[in-house]
Amino acid sequence: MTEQLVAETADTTAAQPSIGSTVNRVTNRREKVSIRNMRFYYGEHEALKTVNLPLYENTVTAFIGPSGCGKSTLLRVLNRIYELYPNQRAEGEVLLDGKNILDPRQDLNLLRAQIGMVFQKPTPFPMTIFDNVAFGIKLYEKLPKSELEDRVVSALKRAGLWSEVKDKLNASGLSLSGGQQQRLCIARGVAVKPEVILLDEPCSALDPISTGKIEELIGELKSEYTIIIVTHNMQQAARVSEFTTFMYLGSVIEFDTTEKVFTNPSQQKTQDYITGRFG
Ligand SMILES: Nc1ncnc2c1ncn2[C@@H]1O[C@H](COP(=O)(O)OP(=O)(O)OP(=O)(O)O)[C@@H](O)[C@H]1O
Repeated sequence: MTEQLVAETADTTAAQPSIGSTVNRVTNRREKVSIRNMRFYYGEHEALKTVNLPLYENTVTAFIGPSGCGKSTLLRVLNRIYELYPNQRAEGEVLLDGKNILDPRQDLNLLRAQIGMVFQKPTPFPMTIFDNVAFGIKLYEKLPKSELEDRVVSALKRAGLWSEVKDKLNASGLSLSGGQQQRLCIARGVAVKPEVILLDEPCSALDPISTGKIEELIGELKSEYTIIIVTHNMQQAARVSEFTTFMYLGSVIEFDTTEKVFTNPSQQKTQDYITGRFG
């Protein structure tokens, strides 16, 4: 995530996506998350400018755009992780199943169990593989040992890691390769049974084989979760997502099916970006 401030102002004449219009007909999916007139500030700096966006259930939505356009910021609003820092605030609404998660009365622990996040750099805890996955579950639930074990095994299977770690569950999570560590983080996220999974450039530190495994995993996970992925890699966005959001200078310029955005975008800026004219 860059700390560089955007000096220019956004093109506010760009089309805002219409919530749940054409895309609903294409996918027949319901809106899991609805972002409504949401603005985000780092101190005085308005980093997101009136964002309106639908995120559909059991689909993958990619956030793309040049560095500093606000992709990570938008992702960080969705589980209010920004609240860990002073002087960062969001206005407007983010509805999860119709309930505004920006409401100050929202229970943040519950929210972060419902909306899990996987970061760019794999972040296993310095503990065993088993405990890495059990850790999250224990935060939210008191389970008998055998149920806890079942949940850990099931999460490792879901994250496509079980066959590689089943004989060394007591080894340190840090002893795994980068790609395995990232799948361990996904297992840790999945173990608490979230509804939405946020992936912030999950493959940027990984080699092509590990990247392929994570992409395959994303394809499998979407049958159970709503997935949002920030990526700089447009081929990756095209491979894994059904919907794409193109952002520029803190605004959503275009939101549509990935096929439409990559083959026939409605905005010139999107066209320029995907054809490599800037960014
Ligand atoms: N902690 C912060 N304090 C102040 N400004 C910030 C902070 N984090 C990000 N910004 C600013 O907010 C804007 C959006 O940044 P963000 O990191 O969301 O962009 P991004 O599209 O994810 O970029 P990248 O692709 O480089 O990760 C930028 O102008 C950035 O400089």
